[in-house]
Amino acid sequence: MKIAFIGGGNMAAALIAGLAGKLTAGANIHVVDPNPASLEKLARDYGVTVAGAAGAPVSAADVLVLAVKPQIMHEVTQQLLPLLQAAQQAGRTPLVLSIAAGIRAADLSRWLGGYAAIVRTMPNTPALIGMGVTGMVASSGVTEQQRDAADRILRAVGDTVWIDDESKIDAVTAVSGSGPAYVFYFIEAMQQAAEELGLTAEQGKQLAMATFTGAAQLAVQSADPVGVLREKVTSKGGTTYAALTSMEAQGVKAAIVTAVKAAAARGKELGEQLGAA
Ligand SMILES: NC(=O)C1=CN([C@@H]2O[C@H](COP(=O)(O)OP(=O)(O)OC[C@H]3O[C@@H](n4cnc5c(N)ncnc54)[C@H](OP(=O)(O)O)[C@@H]3O)[C@@H](O)[C@H]2O)C=CC1
Ligand SMILES: O=C(O)[C@@H]1CCC=N1
Repeated sequence: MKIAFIGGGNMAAALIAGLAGKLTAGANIHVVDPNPASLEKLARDYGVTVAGAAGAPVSAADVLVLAVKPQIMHEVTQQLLPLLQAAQQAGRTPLVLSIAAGIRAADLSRWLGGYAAIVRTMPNTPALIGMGVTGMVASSGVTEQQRDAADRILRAVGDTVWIDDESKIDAVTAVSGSGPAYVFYFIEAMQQAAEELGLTAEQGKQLAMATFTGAAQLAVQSADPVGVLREKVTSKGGTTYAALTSMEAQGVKAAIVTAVKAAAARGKELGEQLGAA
């Protein structure tokens, strides 16, 4: 399978790390990005081919991954349009995978001259270590074979969750696309607290990291719902109770729910604003 990435930034690099040499040889992956330093690093680390602008290797690809910022997606599709037309004239309809937040498949299709084979996806950066999760939705012109190919690509870097209604991908974006940042934020807060309580930075890091990975794995492996696992840590009148009471009093859970909804609203807003182009 030949895969061309348009955009070789953070999320593309995380996907390439999971794909190159695993799902397909690095030499079958082509990356287009204007930054020579990023391209050099990707070529060195994963053996991918690279270019500063989209050209023949893009029209020869079976799959195009659109991995640029939503704000420049319209402009980038205009650069890709002749290359996709060339592929179609050669009798091929490459699968287009978009990973962009907000951008709706119908707008992408319109920008690409009515192009049909579009799967909209929302991956996340733990793909870098094969532990990503991707929400995906296929538009009606996607063949069963292309849907399988999309699933294989994203499953090479973690789990996939197919959704039937594209409007729900803003919720996926808010929960799991942006989600790693919330977890890192919480870890940062735990590390800060550890230091303020007199532990060294190294000790705080070790304790916070092990707690996160251990608790996450316990939540995955246990038959108990997370609420029950939480209760099992929380002795009445004890230390956890003191912390959770403080969090509830400060509205931490409500603030998190509101924040995640803000991310979903921003995804919707991006789609509406940028889709007007
Ligand atoms: N980061 C994340 O965790 C996630 C990101 N996404 C989505 O992935 C997409 C990329 O995000 P992210 O990787 O974070 O962003 P980055 O800015 O890290 O990567 C985008 C890359 O595209 C490059 N670029 C700009 N113009 C072009 C062009 N015409 N052709 C090819 N490449 C170009 C940029 O170069 P330059 O910097 O010079 O402009 C940059 O290197 C976004 O749409 C985002 O919504 C989805 C899920 C998670
Ligand atoms: O912050 C963003 O807009 C992108 C999409 C999900 C994660 N990063």
